[in-house]
Amino acid sequence: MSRAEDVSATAPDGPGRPRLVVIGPPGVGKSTVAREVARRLDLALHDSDTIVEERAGRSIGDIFLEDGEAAFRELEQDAVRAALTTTGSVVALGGGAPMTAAVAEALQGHDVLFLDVGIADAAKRIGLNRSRPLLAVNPRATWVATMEERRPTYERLARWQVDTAGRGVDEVVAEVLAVLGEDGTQPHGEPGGSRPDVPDADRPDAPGDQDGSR
Ligand SMILES: Nc1ncnc2c1ncn2[C@@H]1O[C@H](COP(=O)(O)OP(=O)(O)OP(=O)(O)O)[C@@H](O)[C@H]1O
Ligand SMILES: O=C(O)C1=C[C@@H](O)[C@@H](O)[C@H](O)C1
Ligand SMILES: [Mg+2]
Repeated sequence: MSRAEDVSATAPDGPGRPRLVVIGPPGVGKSTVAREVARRLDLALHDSDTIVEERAGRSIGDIFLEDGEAAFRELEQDAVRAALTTTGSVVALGGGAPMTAAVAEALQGHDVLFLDVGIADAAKRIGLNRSRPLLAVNPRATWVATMEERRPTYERLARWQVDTAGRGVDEVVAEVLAVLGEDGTQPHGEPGGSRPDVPDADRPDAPGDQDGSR
């Protein structure tokens, strides 16, 4: 099993710093892109949805159905915290994870990348008919409304933003490797880097943004 496939249900405790944390809406490709970036860089992969399912021994759909969303968000928060204690890994978060205030707070100072997409591409990718509990009713309108509500949070937490609309996985992965400086160039947004993707003042760890009011 390659390291990228080694999704741990029990991430080690202790302070850590993942190499990259990927956030974004359902179907944008967080899990797919994170897995491929981890494979290409030979890094461990942690996906909060997978951690929740492995720890609970149930699918996310079943957890929503049997225990409700609030219970899922508690499990998700624990899973994200565990994943964020790992060092040098690639972490993919569930689409709604950053909307939990404690998760947003925990993401402060981490290297967070927002994968962006519109409804047209998202619908094609996920079909909007798979078992996603939050998209069970009126999936297209729900996806659009949810994205509208979440976008400001995704943007505020992200150091980098990569638009995936009209682009295949390979192209998206290439841009992600570029922002990390893994294509032989400077990492984007680093001191001395050439292309800051998010202005310093908007960075989640920027001075004056320490009150956690998200
Ligand atoms: N850039 C892309 N172009 C086309 N298809 C893609 C792209 N990225 C991912 N996909 C496909 O879209 C589907 C959804 O991807 P994935 O499960 O990685 O999304 P996700 O953001 O992790 O979703 P969720 O929030 O439900 O976990 C998969 O079938 C994947 O192969
Ligand atoms: O957007 C969301 O709120 C969710 C996205 C998925 O990744 C899962 O975490 C779950 O289905 C909830
Ligand atoms: Mg996923």
